[in-house]
Amino acid sequence: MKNKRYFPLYVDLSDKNIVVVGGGTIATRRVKALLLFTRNITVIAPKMTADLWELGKLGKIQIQPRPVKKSDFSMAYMVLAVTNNSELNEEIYRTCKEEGIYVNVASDKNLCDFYFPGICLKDDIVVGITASGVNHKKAKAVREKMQALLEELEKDEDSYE
Ligand SMILES: C[C@@]1(CC(=O)O)C2=NC(=C\c3[nH]c(c(CCC(=O)O)c3CC(=O)O)Cc3[nH]c(c(CC(=O)O)c3CCC(=O)O)/C=C3\N/C(=C\2)[C@@H](CCC(=O)O)[C@]3(C)CC(=O)O)/[C@H]1CCC(=O)O
Ligand SMILES: NC(=O)c1ccc[n+]([C@@H]2O[C@H](COP(=O)([O-])OP(=O)(O)OC[C@H]3O[C@@H](n4cnc5c(N)ncnc54)[C@H](O)[C@@H]3O)[C@@H](O)[C@H]2O)c1
Repeated sequence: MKNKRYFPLYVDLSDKNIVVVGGGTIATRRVKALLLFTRNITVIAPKMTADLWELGKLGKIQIQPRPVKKSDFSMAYMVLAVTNNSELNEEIYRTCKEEGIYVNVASDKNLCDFYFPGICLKDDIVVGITASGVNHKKAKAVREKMQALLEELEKDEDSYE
């Protein structure tokens, strides 16, 4: 064991406000994953990827194309700090801790109330993968293998009747 273990909590996000600060590559990947579970996502960033603009235009997420400000977290259940400015990410962490909001900082595993998992889905089966913050590439490799396994198990659907 090279790090603490985090408990895999399965939580209903469908009615909770999620604020994502940052609109780059990692924010986009995470927003796409979150959209499998909720539509209550607000992304705040002066620069957004084309995919995020498109999701905003389609009304699937709310977008705020500007720098973040402290008052943005007042209604949040969960905040993801995914900017490319680690000092700003740390400031977001401190603000959220003061306000008792769950926060995840993508640039520092030590500033995470929860880790963002690799996600595998097949119908009702939801698997979250973490490598406990130790090896992100390993988490990705396990996620790919687990997804393939779920596809394989799907073929035996009749044996679960
Ligand atoms: C699971 C996944 C979900 C997702 O992100 O969607 C995920 N990271 C993924 C990939 C990945 N991340 C990074 C690379 C580049 C290569 C490399 O550095 O190894 C790659 C590879 C790639 O992208 O291919 C860089 C990186 N990641 C973190 C830091 C900061 C630090 O370690 O302190 C840095 C350095 C940033 C910098 O350099 O500034 C931190 C975290 N990343 C986490 C999740 C959390 C738990 C991780 C765990 O379980 O081990 C944790 C601890 C916190 C959090 O962010 O929640 C996803 C794979 C799933 C998939 O593909 O399905
Ligand atoms: N956890 C992971 O899986 C993982 C993987 C790679 C990188 N990272 C970390 O994630 C972070 C983001 O990476 P990226 O590749 O998405 O970066 P990026 O450069 O693609 O995007 C950065 C985003 O931050 C936004 N931003 C900057 N200042 C802001 C402000 N004041 N208010 C709101 N938004 C602001 C920018 O507008 C942009 O949208 C980096 O800090 C990196 O260390 C994490």
